[in-house]
Amino acid sequence: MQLKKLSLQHYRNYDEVFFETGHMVNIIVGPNAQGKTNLLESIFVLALTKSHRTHQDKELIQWNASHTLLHGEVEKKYGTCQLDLTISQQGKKAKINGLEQKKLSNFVGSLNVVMFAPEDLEIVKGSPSVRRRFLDMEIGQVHPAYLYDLSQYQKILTQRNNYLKQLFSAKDAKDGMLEVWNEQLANFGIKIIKKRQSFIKKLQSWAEKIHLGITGGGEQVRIAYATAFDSAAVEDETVLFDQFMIKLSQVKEQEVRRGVTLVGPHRDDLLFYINDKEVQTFGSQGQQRTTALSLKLAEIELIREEVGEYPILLLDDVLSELDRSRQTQLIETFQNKVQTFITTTGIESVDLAKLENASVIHVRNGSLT
Ligand SMILES: Nc1ncnc2c1ncn2[C@@H]1O[C@H](COP(=O)(O)OP(=O)(O)OP(=O)(O)O)[C@@H](O)[C@H]1O
Repeated sequence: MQLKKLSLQHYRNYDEVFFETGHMVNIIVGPNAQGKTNLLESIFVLALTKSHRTHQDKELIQWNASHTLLHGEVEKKYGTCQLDLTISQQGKKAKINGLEQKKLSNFVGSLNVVMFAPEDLEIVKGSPSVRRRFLDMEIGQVHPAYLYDLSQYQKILTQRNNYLKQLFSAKDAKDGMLEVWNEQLANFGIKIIKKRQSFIKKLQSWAEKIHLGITGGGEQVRIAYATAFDSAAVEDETVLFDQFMIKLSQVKEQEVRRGVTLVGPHRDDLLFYINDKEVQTFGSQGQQRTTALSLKLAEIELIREEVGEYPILLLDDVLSELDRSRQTQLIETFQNKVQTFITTTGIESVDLAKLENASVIHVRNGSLT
């Protein structure tokens, strides 16, 4: 797929901007703090309705404005679609071809993107919550129903945690409702675990091939889902449900004491290994960075497999971290099949002679030339 047009109104430091984005390689150049990342972020937000760098939607609205409006024209295999997303203090509204979507999860997936930014190193090095967020966002853009299950799970989790706190504060309260919350939690929890598990399996098979290529066959990467449930249980929904219920009953007293739910996908993690050594603990900075890159490149192939066409690749300030030959290799790998947007402070670092169908966009203080 290709983003053909993009317009923004009151988005971060962009007052009003429109540009045609029909080239396969789009290089966004400008000094620091001019709006390069903001531009890439807006494409990401148009795809996922969420930013990759903040949980606070209101940060996306230009200071002193009441709302921001994003519009994109996306060319896909089977036609063109118009996407509109409005973000205001009251919430978000999304339209596909002018039709308002009741659920945002129906809108997500109309445009598929893969972003690779310096902070992606955190997927390997950071806390489990960063990895869960990565998993949830990536699965959500190819399986929108997953986002619905996830939001239901989170609602139940909050209500169950409140109930646990009530049980603790009213010492002789009856815990009759706990069984009901447990069942509901397990019902949605197993859907999430199963989806994550199958996504990781597919991601693993692509990442392994790509990583072997990047490292000249020297390093084998493995991705594993870390969950409290054993792998046999994850294969079978009934066994998984039973295990979920048993584990909840085992930790009941601890949960009441602490007022939090201790079992479920909200506590799971993603682990990375290179040649069977855990990357987070034993990997060098370079190995951690290459693992993050392989993961992102694997995602591109996985989206193509699931959706039937390549997503758009957003490379934020990553060229400076690669030497010239790796940069060119990276861009050349995708230049004729994946539409790519790249930010850089210096165009001289990119070997333009090697690029076909490329356009250069200059950004200065929220204006494009
Ligand atoms: N909500 C907002 N309203 C107005 N301006 C904003 C808003 N949020 C961020 N900005 C401005 O956007 C600018 C930063 O833009 P951006 O992060 O895209 O920089 P950049 O060009 O990618 O720079 P670098 O090369 O340093 O990463 C800053 O000047 C910041 O003040």
